[in-house]
Amino acid sequence: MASVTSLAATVNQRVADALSAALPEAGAADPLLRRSDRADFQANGMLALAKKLKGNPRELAAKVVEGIPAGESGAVIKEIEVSGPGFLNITLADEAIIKTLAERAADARLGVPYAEAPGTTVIDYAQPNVAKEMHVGHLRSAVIGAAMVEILEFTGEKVIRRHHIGDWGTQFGMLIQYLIEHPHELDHKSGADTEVSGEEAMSNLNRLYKASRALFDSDEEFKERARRRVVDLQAGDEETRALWQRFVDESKIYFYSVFNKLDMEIHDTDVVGESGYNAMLEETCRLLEESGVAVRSEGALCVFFDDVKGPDGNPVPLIVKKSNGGYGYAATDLSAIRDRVQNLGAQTLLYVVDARQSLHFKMVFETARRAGWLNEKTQAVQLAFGTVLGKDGKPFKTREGETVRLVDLLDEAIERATAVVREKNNEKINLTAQEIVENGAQIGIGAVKYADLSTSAARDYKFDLDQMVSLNGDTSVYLQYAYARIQSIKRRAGETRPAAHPELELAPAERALGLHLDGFAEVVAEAAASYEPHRLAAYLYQLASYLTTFYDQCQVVSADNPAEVVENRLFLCDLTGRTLHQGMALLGIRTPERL
Ligand SMILES: NC(=[NH2+])NCCC[C@H](N)C(=O)O
Repeated sequence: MASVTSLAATVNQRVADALSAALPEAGAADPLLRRSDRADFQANGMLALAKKLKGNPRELAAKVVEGIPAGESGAVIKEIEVSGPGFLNITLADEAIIKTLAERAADARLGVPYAEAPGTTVIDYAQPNVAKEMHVGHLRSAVIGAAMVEILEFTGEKVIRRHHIGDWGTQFGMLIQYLIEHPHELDHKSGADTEVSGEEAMSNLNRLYKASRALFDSDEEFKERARRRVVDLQAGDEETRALWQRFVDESKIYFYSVFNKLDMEIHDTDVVGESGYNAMLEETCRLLEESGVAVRSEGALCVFFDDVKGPDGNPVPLIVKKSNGGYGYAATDLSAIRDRVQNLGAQTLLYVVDARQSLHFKMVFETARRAGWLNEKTQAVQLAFGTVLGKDGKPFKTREGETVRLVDLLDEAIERATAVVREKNNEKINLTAQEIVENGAQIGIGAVKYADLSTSAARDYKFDLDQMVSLNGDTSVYLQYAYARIQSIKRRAGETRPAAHPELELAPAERALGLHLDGFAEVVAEAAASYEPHRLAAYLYQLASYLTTFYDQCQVVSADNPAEVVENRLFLCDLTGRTLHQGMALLGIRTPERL
């Protein structure tokens, strides 16, 4: 169906038209329409405009008012008046609110339009490192990236996912060599016929990593054998490659088990790690050198930037090829850009990566621009996220000072959420033991995701499980309970179905809820354009808050209400529920039907 024009857009257009009629020299001036608590909307644009054109703002505002039909039957605007130094206070007709919402409700997409000119975006997110434990930084990348995938796809963008896992580098020499010398270290205790748990895979890898590192640091001869193993790996020696593959496969078992716990779908074909660009590295460097973008400096191939200098004032280059001939992280990322733009056809490259890598990406993007791999038609953006802090505000560590294992955190979140669900369960809700477990997982994982997505990604955030699973405040649990409550009301309504009744007069809490519901499409578009899922989270939290006020002030299912009022209120509840469900789905969070 055709997209629904929001009330805000309609009103904005009316005021803009009246404004340019009243003051032709204003051109296409922005009326600066905002939601307001004095009326439904306030337009502040007349003030700045009158000031600029040396006119009287109240007079200009009065002229605009004259040009807007209000109060007639069928008009969207019921009342418009000049206030203060020259604002316009605008009140909408109840009828218009419900009619617009009914149009939204009739659409499976809730009236959210597709973007006018969708393109192709490659999102680089959820990129842990082989043979290493996943940490909270990897969690952030996965959670924020997955939300951006959903949000962008919902707007019609073609999204290609890339999990740029760390599966290459000199550390594999040591790991592989160790495995050759201790061939059973990766064997599964559980036997070949049972499936290996992510836990077991990781603990094997961990043990092997530590042991090989210790040997590498203490035994010169092993160190030398490990070095030679790196050469074999790079030369494509078959046995060495096969062992490398074992590390990758083993790690994937672990990664996928974590993503699975996170209720996240990761496709193996989207996992294109650093090794996936090996075949391009030489050409990437050659092209950079031939075009003069990169130059030789002390044996290394480097790119220099005027504005990137170290503490000593000397320039810090991006090293694309080391003096020993090895390629690093940068050469891989530059090759990945070429692949993503030239082979995958991306216009946008989005990197969901820790802010601590911002300098790297700044230099990589600039290098790609100089080389012509990025141009006016393509853009590269780092969605840089901050550090996860402990409750004490310090980088997240256990009491013993070790990095916190991601899996332990997730398990604890699920455990706590399950306790909340169990505690709230009663004869009326009557959840089965199975449902308690399912809901506990959906709430626990939702809590972790929401805590991350509800703050601006750029900021550091405190990982505080007590706060995350709290029933009050800006938490996913609060939103999930709001959703479940709607479902319970709908069940209680029995035969009575939701139905829009534009002829009814609305209570203030109904208007506030209705107007907020009407803003869903706009917030989705904003979150997509700015790569800021937290805008959507904030919108959903407000929606749940409006719903709470609405419940407090308006009985839904009640014998005292005329049938139309019950139906209309059920209609508002239903649309709120669908909006919550859709919005939470975009954030990767489930909404259980019964809680
Ligand atoms: N294209 C990229 N460099 N993506 C980010 C990769 C993140 C890296 N594996 C890490 O753990 O820090």
